[in-house]
Amino acid sequence: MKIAFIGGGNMGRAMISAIIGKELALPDEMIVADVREESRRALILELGVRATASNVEAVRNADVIILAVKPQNLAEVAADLSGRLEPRQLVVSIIAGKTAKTLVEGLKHQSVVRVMPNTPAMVNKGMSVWTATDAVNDNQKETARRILSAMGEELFTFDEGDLDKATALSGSGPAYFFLFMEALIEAGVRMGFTPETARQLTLQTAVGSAEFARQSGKDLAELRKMVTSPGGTTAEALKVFETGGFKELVNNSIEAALRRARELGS
Ligand SMILES: NC(=O)C1=CN([C@@H]2O[C@H](COP(=O)(O)OP(=O)(O)OC[C@H]3O[C@@H](n4cnc5c(N)ncnc54)[C@H](O)[C@@H]3O)[C@@H](O)[C@H]2O)C=CC1
Ligand SMILES: O=C(O)[C@@H]1CCC=N1
Repeated sequence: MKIAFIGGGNMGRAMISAIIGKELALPDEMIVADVREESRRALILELGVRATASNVEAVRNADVIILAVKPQNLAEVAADLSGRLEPRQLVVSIIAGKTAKTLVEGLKHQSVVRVMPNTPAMVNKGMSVWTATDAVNDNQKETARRILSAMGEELFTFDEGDLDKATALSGSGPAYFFLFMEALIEAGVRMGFTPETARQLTLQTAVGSAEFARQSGKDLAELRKMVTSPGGTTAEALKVFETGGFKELVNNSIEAALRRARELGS
């Protein structure tokens, strides 16, 4: 399978690493177009893929073309590629907010898969939510599924509205968990732990809690109650979260992300 990437930044690299790791394509079957020379050099040296400054050159002979530029760069990419793609080629866009309709019209190309992945794809623990235009055939859907599975879990939806919602929840989500973990580490350091110890305690607790929730399949509230002894330490902490309006704060944050995802698309 020949894969072209337009944009070789954080997410582009995560996808390339996953594809190489799962041997879906050899490094020299992948070509990345990136405007930054430094970025191209790193891609060649670190991942062994080919790199070019030309978007047009990158898509030549590609079976799959992955768009991994920022939303504000889509217009220039579309200007380069519009009308130049062959009907058999599959375009996969991970660009936040940009709708399948915008992509089809901008590229003058019918077969488009729109995906919202996330950065844990770097370690094969990603979550990707995706949809496809009617022109995408079953083989192409299978190809998309294989690429996304290489990065972690994938979930197909017929409702494109889910993509903006997924952007707010799982696409941006790693940043929310990182922020929470940063706060826990800072609190740990304030109590007197070294930063290393505070980090170890925090990360293992995060990984352990997620894995426990997944493996037990239990309701999260039930798992929370298992930790919360009446009159104990957890109850004291949770009271402070509640008084501070924690759930409402989280909900407002997600709503802000959703609004922004929709704005990016308009
Ligand atoms: N970072 C994240 O957590 C996630 C990002 N996304 C989406 O993925 C896309 C890429 O995000 P990142 O990788 O974080 O951004 P990034 O800034 O790390 O990478 C974008 C790359 O595109 C290159 N580029 C800019 N203009 C170009 C052009 N005209 N032609 C070719 N290359 C060009 C840049 O030099 C850069 O290397 C965005 O649209 C974002 O919405 C989606 C899910 C998660
Ligand atoms: O912040 C952003 O716009 C992108 C989309 C999801 C994660 N990063």
